[in-house]
Amino acid sequence: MDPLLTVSGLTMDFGGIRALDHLDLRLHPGEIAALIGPNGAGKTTLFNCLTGIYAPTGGELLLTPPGQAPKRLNGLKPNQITAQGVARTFQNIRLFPNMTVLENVMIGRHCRTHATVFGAIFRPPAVRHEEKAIVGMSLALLERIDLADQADEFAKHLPYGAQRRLEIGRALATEPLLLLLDEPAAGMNPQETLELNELIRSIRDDGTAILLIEHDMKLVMRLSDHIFVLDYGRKIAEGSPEEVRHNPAVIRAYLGEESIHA
Ligand SMILES: Nc1ncnc2c1ncn2[C@@H]1O[C@H](COP(=O)(O)OP(=O)(O)OP(=O)(O)O)[C@@H](O)[C@H]1O
Repeated sequence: MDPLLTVSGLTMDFGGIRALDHLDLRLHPGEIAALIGPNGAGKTTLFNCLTGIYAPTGGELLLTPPGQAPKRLNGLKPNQITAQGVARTFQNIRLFPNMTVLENVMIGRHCRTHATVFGAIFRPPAVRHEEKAIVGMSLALLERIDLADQADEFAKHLPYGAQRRLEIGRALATEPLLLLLDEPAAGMNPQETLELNELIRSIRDDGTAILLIEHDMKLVMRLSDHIFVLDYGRKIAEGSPEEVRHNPAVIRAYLGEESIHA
């Protein structure tokens, strides 16, 4: 099967700092992959390049939806990349705090709608029909992330773990082929982390590939099919959790003796 995501020779310079250095990686449909590495290794920079926030200094980013020709993501704006099927969450939660839980998910849906300013003002039947469908679909998503009972709450009133789930819900509303999760378990308690584990698996089972940045090694080892290890913007190792766990370069750069036996 063709890779869904192909990153080739990706390089990102910030002045004199090379945050990504000729990085190559491939992610297949239906895969859960993790990006690990010490602080400053370039993980978030990769997400920012993949989502059009940074224009890479060099290299190529290709998305190949199953059965379709590869599409180049370089040079696309963030909203165009979302429309191609790549969605993300952020290390620091970025919800609309003064909008309801339901509205936050509905906004994610916006990139798949056909609404125009004319439609928003005059609301012809086709627009009303589309709005109804968006509400229905968004409520179904809230069921899935276990937030249906809080649909009318302001996002800012949700507990931290629930806000993280809502961010995932908003990303799912864009119907992504590839979901990028930046430290989804940060700040979660053990029970919330377990539920997150189940949620991520269920998203994958529905056909969305997942690439996550995560420092919780237990979660990474339990969840990932494949792990990429970055250090100083370079990929120093990749493989199954078992392979990575025993890789001497990884242990030296990142994991430390204790984590190997986690
Ligand atoms: N906008 C920017 N301007 C200048 N330097 C940047 C910028 N973004 C990232 N960097 C630098 O690029 C390098 C990689 O940073 P990045 O945030 O991608 O690392 P990371 O692996 O995500 O780290 P962490 O685990 O701490 O989030 C760092 O040296 C960082 O200081």
